[in-house]
Amino acid sequence: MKDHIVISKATIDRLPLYFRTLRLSQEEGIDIISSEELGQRLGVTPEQIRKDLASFGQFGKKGVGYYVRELIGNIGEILGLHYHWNIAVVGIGHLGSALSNYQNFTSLGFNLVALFDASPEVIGKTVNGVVVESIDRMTEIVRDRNIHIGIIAVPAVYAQGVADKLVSAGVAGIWNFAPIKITVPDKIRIVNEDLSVGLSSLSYHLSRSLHEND
Ligand SMILES: NC(=O)c1ccc[n+]([C@@H]2O[C@H](COP(=O)([O-])OP(=O)(O)OC[C@H]3O[C@@H](n4cnc5c(N)ncnc54)[C@H](O)[C@@H]3O)[C@@H](O)[C@H]2O)c1
Repeated sequence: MKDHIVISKATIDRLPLYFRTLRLSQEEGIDIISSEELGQRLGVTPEQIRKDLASFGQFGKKGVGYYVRELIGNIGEILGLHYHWNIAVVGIGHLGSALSNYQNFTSLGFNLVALFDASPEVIGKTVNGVVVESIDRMTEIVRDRNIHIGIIAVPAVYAQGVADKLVSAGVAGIWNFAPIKITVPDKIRIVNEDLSVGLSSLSYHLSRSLHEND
């Protein structure tokens, strides 16, 4: 990778889409794909794809295209998927159960190794082959199972407390689904997911087109 270049967030955000589309193409038996074909499948211009990939190195052959298997490996490596991160979900309610059952995480190379909850009604249940443990056992389990990433799916009022516990237990990254700003030390990577943003954005665009038709 060209490490002297600052890669934009937009480019990094497009890489998983390239990765997913390349994997689908591979499943369809496609060995070589051009940036035009890839762009058509994604709704992204071929120039954008070439520019994004060129930020990380020289991929593909001029006049031939990208070797699908090779590019999947390259993008997977750029995304760090070859590390096979161990993940834990905290809060096994509606969302936590759905996330824990999401097979795509496994196919991307993430290992779901622990589930935590505070409710006696949930502790002891098995979701996707993993037993739900008490949050009180988090410190020892995060250490013993070498957990790198904690996913927070608890009600907002408990989210900061859960984040503090995950950090002191030793995770390196947090994916937060609770609709609240969480504070973590600088060395911890945090990504906040707010599903209401997507829906509100859709509402904004729909209401604008309604006004235009008035
Ligand atoms: N359900 C959704 O579609 C959805 C979508 C986006 C975001 N969210 C957010 O995700 C979070 C969970 O939502 P939900 O609908 O799954 O709620 P839920 O009530 O179904 O589940 C919450 C779970 O967290 C557990 N819990 C509570 N405090 C805890 C603690 N301190 N430690 C460990 N576990 C604890 C509860 O026992 C319960 O099992 C909320 O912050 C919500 O706003 C939910």
